[in-house]
Amino acid sequence: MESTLKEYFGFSKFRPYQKEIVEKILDGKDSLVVMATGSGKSLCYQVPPLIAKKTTVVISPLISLMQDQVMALKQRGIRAEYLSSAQTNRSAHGNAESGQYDVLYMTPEKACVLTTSFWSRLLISGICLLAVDEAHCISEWGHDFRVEYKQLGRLRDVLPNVPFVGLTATATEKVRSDIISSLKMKNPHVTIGSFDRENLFYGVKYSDRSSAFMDELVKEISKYTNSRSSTIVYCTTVKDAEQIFKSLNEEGIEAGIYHGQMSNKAREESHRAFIRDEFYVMVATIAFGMGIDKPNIRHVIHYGCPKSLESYYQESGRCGRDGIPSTCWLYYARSDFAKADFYCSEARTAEQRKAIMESFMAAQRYCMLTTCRRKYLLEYFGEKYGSVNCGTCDNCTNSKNESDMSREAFLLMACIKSCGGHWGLNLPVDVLRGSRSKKILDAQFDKLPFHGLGKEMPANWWKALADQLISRDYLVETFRDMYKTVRVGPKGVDFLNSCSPDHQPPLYLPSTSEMVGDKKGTDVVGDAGDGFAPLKFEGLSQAEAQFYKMLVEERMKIAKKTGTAPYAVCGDQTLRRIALTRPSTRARLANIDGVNQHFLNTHGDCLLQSIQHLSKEMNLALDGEPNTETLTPRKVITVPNNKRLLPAKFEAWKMWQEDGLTVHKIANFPGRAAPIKENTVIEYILEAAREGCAIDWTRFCEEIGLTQQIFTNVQHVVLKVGKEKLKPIKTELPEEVTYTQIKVCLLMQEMGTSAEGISSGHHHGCGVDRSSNEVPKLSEGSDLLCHAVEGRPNRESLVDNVNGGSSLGKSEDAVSDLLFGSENTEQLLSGADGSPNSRKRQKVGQIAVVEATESSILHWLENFDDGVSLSDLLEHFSGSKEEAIVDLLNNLEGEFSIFRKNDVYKLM
Ligand SMILES: Nc1ncnc2c1ncn2[C@@H]1O[C@H](COP(=O)(O)OP(=O)(O)OP(=O)(O)O)[C@@H](O)[C@H]1O
Repeated sequence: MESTLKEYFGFSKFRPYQKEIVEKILDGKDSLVVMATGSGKSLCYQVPPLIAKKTTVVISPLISLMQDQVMALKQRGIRAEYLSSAQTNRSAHGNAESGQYDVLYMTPEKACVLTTSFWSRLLISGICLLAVDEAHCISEWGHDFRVEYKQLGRLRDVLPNVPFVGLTATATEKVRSDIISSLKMKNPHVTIGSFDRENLFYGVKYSDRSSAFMDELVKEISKYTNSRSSTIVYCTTVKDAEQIFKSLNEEGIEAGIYHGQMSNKAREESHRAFIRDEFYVMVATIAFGMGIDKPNIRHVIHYGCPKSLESYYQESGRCGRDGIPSTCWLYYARSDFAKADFYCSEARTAEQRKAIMESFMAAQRYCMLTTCRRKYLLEYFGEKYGSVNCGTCDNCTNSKNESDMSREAFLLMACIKSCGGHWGLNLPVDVLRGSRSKKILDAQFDKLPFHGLGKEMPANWWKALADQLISRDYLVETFRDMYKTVRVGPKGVDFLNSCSPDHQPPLYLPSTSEMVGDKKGTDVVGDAGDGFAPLKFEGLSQAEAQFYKMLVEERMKIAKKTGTAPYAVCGDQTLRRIALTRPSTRARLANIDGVNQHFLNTHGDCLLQSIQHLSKEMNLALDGEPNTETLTPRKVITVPNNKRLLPAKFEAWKMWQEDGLTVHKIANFPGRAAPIKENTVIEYILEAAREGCAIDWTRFCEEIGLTQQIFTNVQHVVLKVGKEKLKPIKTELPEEVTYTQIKVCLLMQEMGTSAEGISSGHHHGCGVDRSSNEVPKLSEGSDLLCHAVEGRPNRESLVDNVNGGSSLGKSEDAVSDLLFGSENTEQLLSGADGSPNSRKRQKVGQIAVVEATESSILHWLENFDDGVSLSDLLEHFSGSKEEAIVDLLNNLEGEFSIFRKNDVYKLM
């Protein structure tokens, strides 16, 4: 089995459950396979025919999907074909019944109309399996019910003794038993894998659907397309799809569009071009749902709340099927929630309507969630998720911004209670906002003491608060037919009982993006996983990343020549392995996971030549030995129970601490749109340390040239001049001691980190030339210390390479001044972002000269709703050079803190 796997698929190991399922099939047992998207279900029915030397018939719902799978299998040397009205190969039917295909695809419609004689002949030629892919379509309880799937049970009678396997990525218990009974399975072997897609990052943002939002969305997508990351934007309506498509086109971004109102031909062409990387973004309605088999989709964006959590899981599951970290963002508007009627119109019975409504509500709750999204998704599908923090969704990685909302919660709940608790949310919110509508006047709700008390907040703000209270069981939502009513639940009653009009016990709740956006009156547009883009190149040096890009080009050439999709030639993960190892011989190439026999025979020599040529050109050695760690796809990120770090900061920390990259490498990482300053990277890492992320201090100190000697010296100086300001400390120390080193010392001291593991200073640092590891005791001092304390550094006594191998020292002072100035160190240590005091002013004559820092710029921009031009910025921050300001602006833009439109900078 393993050699078949390697020969045809190039993989050296089966993934969990695969081997066992294949064995059961070969034993002739019926099977039900419920495993996550991208977990490798297809392989379970593709391997048996290669071993049994008989045909597997695969029932698949869409022609496009079958065509793609056949294309990919052919690239692996597997004899595959499909039967459908779209088949142009006239001999396909005859070849199929005479058993000339290993894998034969067909739609359920086709399977039901094929004659008994076709099946009888195939039985004689040899059929080892009938596989029903996307088997949830069999069940009326499934979210994609297809009547034709229901007929498949009839094939049992014509194919006695042939094992059946049903495969799906989503199936509740009810759907599972429906599949088993509809396919008349006998005592099937059932496999239920985890639904967790570890390599996917989940995030949600509120969208106000404004043109500014659209601009930002387009900008975000253009970043993805620039890095050639395939992206799908799912829209809930054709109109939205067309609008986004138009906006992308206006910005010169080549995109495809796919929806039900297009002709079949136009859809096929769009699909074909997307999977062939002729463009990198596809704007689609859910008509593009199951029919896409491209494994290297890096981003799935949902523009609008999906109709069910099941379909969200399916559609977002198209992302990162090759195991490489990828992102799934959902942008919802409150108006999306009003589509219940529309979705329910598909229902034929009251029960179906209830089921549709429930799964739509689950999707809505997903949008409003302030806790771990992965946990919610998994538990919805009945899987227990042990942790409360996955570290790979926006709620687990972003700062929560919790605040005491006891007064607002009191007003809302008391108002709902006073209105009788049998209305939806609109009415009590209107009462709070002081509406004098007929309904309110008729019911005399304008006489309630709460009438008008909440008018300073927009209606959506109150609704978002209500959602929070519902998710925490203070309020209870009930359905009657299609109408939702909201009442105060027992927990809410307890809360109200503990309140008086003047006093409410604290109730801390996080502000959702919708609440923040409404409060500020600004658009809140998603920081769409910016920090994750570089992960594609994780573990690759700059040169290797470049090499990888060149291999992508080579693959494209091969794909074009062969008339196939690049991913079918070979996967991104395999290319990455080739970029890391640069094999020089066929044997070495064959050893790489993902390289199969057919690929080796057809493209091996040509690729080896390219590898040799490119390696020479880039001065990279052939036959490298990567460590296994860099070859294994990983989770998106792992977060130490941390909720407050911004993604960019967390990412910097992760690259340094977990991936072992140097500050210099992180600052100049090839996946980044533009390099960032090394000092910014250091700042990020230190902030992560403050937030509780582990830091290898020994390595960190080594990198910034901080020796035990300097550490001790700083301690001494702090005793003398205090630690309130950095400048006096710096003045007391030799010139070569940098602000960064001082800052790190202070932070380590503050955190109670010992200096024991730090280098004693033979190679780095500015201590006297101590040859032992001895750490000077406080009372002992040193030459340097004496000079330092007296403010007379003896520069001759310093070792030459003060900054060691680090390039940090080069423009340290200029940058340090910018970063630290004469700020109060307490502020620095507590991360002074955004605080008004972090703006530095120097008095020059009578004029206050303001220097630019990231926080001072952000703070200043807060005053201008309409934004500020670059010349205004230059004038205001006259204490800084133009390049420095532009640099800071670029950084802030890169972090999505600000954005620029028509040369005006605005706060995000
Ligand atoms: N044993 C394996 N080793 C390495 N990669 C594998 C293995 N099995 C499958 N894969 C790869 O995993 C990716 C997803 O596999 P596959 O298409 O079979 O998933 P799936 O479970 O059928 O997903 P979906 O529900 O989306 O159809 C493919 O790129 C495939 O080549």
